[in-house]
Amino acid sequence: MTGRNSLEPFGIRLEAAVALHGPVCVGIDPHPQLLEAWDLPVTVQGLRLFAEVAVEAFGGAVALVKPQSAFFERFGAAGVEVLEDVLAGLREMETLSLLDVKRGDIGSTMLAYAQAYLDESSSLRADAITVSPFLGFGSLAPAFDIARRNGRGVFVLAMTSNPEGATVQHATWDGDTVSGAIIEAVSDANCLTPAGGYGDVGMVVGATVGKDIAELGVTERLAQTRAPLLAPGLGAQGATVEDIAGGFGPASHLVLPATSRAVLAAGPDPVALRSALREVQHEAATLRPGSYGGE
Ligand SMILES: O=c1ccn([C@@H]2O[C@H](COP(=O)(O)O)[C@@H](O)[C@H]2O)c(=O)[nH]1
Repeated sequence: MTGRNSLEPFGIRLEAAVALHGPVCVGIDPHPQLLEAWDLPVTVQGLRLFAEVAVEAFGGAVALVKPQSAFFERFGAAGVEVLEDVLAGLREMETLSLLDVKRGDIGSTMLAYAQAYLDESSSLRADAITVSPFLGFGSLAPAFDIARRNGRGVFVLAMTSNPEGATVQHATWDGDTVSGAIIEAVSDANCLTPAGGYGDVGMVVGATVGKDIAELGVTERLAQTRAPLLAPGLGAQGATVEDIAGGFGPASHLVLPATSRAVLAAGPDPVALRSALREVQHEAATLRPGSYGGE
């Protein structure tokens, strides 16, 4: 069972889900081109059908599903309603959700975002969200508080998968890089996590940035954070499981390789979608030997 047991910490729930399904996180990114490829109209009706098939295919089959909020928001309130249904569907199927919404603001506003996505009373609640530390790591405190109180998680952007990210993230300040400082702060946030387990505060470190991890000299620091490392960029952005193993080295066991378009392209047949997912899960099982309990 990977479902929600009242206030069980997110890191523990994630650990159980990864032990059962392996470390892969699959995205639900309803790009207009994918809707068309699935023979669906680029309308909110098309979005709903796409989302329903994705939830049916991925629910109960993977450790973590990551809906990309932007592709729902672009349809306005009706799209957000579909997103709420996706999150509810995943809850029903006892599959952890990570809403990729990349929020970050001054503390008092961050509190409202945290209430929107991490509070048990919200219809938009997910098991975890992505957040941006650009307004200062301390401004994220309300999200950490609400996440912990509700058994939920937060993934902080640290080294993003896009090439432009380096211009900000590799900058140096006070003797450290911005990425290095974020890794340090996340490490501190997870300091009470028992050895071997995931903390409730994760990081986003792209599957594409293996070379940068070595160049910035943060491999060991990453390995010691206890942070689950969401690694988008597998598949459509060109990264492979071998790149992850080579680039993350001793931190590979913390990596949750994330892929969206490469798997979604197998739709609209849910059986084909699930088997595309299985293929990635088999490959990625090498990152966490013995973790994958698939067929
Ligand atoms: O550094 C980052 C952070 C987030 N993403 C998101 O992940 C998916 C990737 O989709 P693919 O189709 O597998 O390329 C998408 O939702 C991004 O917004 C990322 O790519 N990199």
